[in-house]
Amino acid sequence: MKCFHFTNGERREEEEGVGGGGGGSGGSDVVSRVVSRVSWARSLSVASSSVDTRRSEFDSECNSSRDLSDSLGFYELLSQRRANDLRVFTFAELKSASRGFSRALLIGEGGFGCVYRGVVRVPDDENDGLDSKMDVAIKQLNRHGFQACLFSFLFL
Ligand SMILES: Nc1ncnc2c1ncn2[C@@H]1O[C@H](COP(=O)(O)OP(=O)(O)OP(=O)(O)O)[C@@H](O)[C@H]1O
Repeated sequence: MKCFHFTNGERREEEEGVGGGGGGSGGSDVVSRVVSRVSWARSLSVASSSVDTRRSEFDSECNSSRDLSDSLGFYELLSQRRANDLRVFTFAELKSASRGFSRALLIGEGGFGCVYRGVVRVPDDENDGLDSKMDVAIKQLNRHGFQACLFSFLFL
């Protein structure tokens, strides 16, 4: 199970000042900015149509994962996302990115759900922060079909 896909070797830099950079930060004293678009894509993104009601389900599924050995809960990750420059996608965004979880974009299936090819827009540091498109893998968790994870960039 790869609810969260973290990899080694991310390049980050710390910068002082009021947050206003990519990833939706704002008002923080210290922000961590991901300087590599690839690194950005490797960061965690999670979406749920109903965070509150699904939290316990999500926590129990993800905390059982060996990949998540530090046992961070869903809200803990969300609260840290600014410091890590993580981006949270809405369920609607991931649904749209995969064209409604189209069967035509299905690229695999695991025990926790199907994986779809998708395209998201990401801030591109090499293009003055303007958005560019990135191919990603999106998993729709199969408990009730109302959760989805964008858990890594696409390997094809
Ligand atoms: N980043 C990716 N790029 C391309 N294909 C992917 C990617 N991630 C997953 N897939 C495809 O989706 C399939 C299922 O991946 P997944 O990570 O869900 O497998 P799993 O770890 O066995 O699942 P689970 O943990 O739910 O049992 C993979 O075998 C692969 O074909």
